[in-house]
Amino acid sequence: MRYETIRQKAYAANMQLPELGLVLFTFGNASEADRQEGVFAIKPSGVAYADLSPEKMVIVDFDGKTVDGSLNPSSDTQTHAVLYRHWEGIGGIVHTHSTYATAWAQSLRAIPIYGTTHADYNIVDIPCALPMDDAMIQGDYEIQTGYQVLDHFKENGFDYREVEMILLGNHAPFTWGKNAAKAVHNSAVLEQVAKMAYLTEQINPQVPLLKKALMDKHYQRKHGPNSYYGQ
Ligand SMILES: O=C(CO)[C@@H](O)[C@@H](O)COP(=O)(O)O
Repeated sequence: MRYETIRQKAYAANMQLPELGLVLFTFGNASEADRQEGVFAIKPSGVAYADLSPEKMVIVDFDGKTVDGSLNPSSDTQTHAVLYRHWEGIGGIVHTHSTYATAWAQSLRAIPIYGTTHADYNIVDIPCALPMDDAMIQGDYEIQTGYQVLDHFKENGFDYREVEMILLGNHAPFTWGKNAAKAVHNSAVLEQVAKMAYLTEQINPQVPLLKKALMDKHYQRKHGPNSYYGQ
């Protein structure tokens, strides 16, 4: 079948979300893109994970229009479409409401770097975009959410190929990567780093940040000297 491969990959990624404890009930969603076809496969809206199958994944084009599938696509589909349209290097996106990452998003705080676990993935505080202003809220919420992500990265000079995650203030996290499996991995790492940072601040509210030299060493060891932030 024409879209079988991305349906299989999107299904596998969605099923990992409850397995990793990143979602409850129908929260969250994952998608896998096929850039040759200009489409992505995404979880159907409101369907319990236990009832999902590859065939139920909905095929949507990068303008957010359903091109194949009988079910309604996820309520966050337009956010996925905005990111696929503007960031040609991504092939998978995940949105969760995982507990600790969402708590940081609701607190409107970026996650500081307190340790090497965080530094292995990002040598920046994990970004948190401020809540939407009233004008954005009046618009199409999911489309505006996509532009909230793009605007935050542009304003802060982040490269989406290096920082593959964001917290949306008052909302929850989005992650991405070269495919949905990588985006799921990033969501699991984000939740673990968010939990560690919260507990670290509980144990020692005055704890200092990880030294920059150690951040760079860990990041370059994992990503190589030619990484975007390693230059
Ligand atoms: O919680 C939210 C709203 O952001 C969604 O992630 C969650 O309800 C999942 O909705 P869908 O079932 O994907 O339509």
